[in-house]
Amino acid sequence: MNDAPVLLQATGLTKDFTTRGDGAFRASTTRFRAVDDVGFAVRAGQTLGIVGESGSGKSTTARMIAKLIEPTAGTITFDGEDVTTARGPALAAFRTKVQVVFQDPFSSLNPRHTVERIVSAPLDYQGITPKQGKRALVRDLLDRVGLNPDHLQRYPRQFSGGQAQRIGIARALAVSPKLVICDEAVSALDVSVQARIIDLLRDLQAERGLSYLFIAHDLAVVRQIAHDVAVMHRGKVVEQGDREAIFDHPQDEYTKTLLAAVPTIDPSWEAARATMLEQERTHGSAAGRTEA
Ligand SMILES: Nc1ncnc2c1ncn2[C@@H]1O[C@H](COP(=O)(O)OP(=O)(O)OP(=O)(O)O)[C@@H](O)[C@H]1O
Repeated sequence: MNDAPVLLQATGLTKDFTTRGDGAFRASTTRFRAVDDVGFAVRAGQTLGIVGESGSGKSTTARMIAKLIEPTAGTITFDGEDVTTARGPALAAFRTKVQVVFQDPFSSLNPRHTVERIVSAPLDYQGITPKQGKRALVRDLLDRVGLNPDHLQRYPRQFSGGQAQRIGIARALAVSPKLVICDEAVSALDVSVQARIIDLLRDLQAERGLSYLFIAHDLAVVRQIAHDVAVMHRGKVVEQGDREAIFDHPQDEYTKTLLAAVPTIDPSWEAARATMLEQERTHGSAAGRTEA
């Protein structure tokens, strides 16, 4: 049984969007429920995976949890406090505890800013001066995510996709958050790069006690990182439970259909991947520096 304390609780989360018609129908509006009465818990130091096909409401849920958009209804409790309508100082405090890593690093990292400016932006935004100084912290973070700390004056386009996503992770870590929302954070990357980034996220979780809300349409990816899984379909959570329950004993027909579409992982491939990652670790060649 999972008895880790709950860090974030979402209850009855609902989001309606209003869209305006085109041409002769410009005056008419349509209300559309993208997320419908969704509830889940993210536990301290653990990962909740949210899976579902495109359009199921995953990103809208993530954006509500990150407080980038307001829910139409429902509550979000973080660390025992209701943050649903947090504003001003309460919202600023929330933003130091919850950070987001987005899908496409090249559109979420400002191309005109150096890596140093990008990674330290959350500190500047919050007016936080780290004990060791900003530059030293940025260097430490770059090193920790597998990038060369001497590259802090480079620009995002000088990095590969996997490396750029590492910059996004370093930025998320700058304010020492408790929860990182990964919204399709590895979906745009090649499978081998994905595996390394997931490995990094898992190591960071073990070191820092981080919690993740990990959004992905790819169940094979979620299986590698999630402790608990919520399956979304047409705006609703149709099934949730711990990883084994969802993957080994799915109850819902939609979950079964999703699982049936996942290619089976070849155990020899898994073993080869584990050996490759172990060799990189022992020979000290930070994965990020070898990514194409
Ligand atoms: N700002 C918006 N205005 C109107 N409709 C929206 C808006 N944002 C999302 N939607 C709609 O809400 C539904 C859920 O979208 P959402 O992006 O949350 O799904 P998703 O599961 O994350 O899928 P994807 O991975 O394709 O983004 C979709 O039908 C989408 O078109």
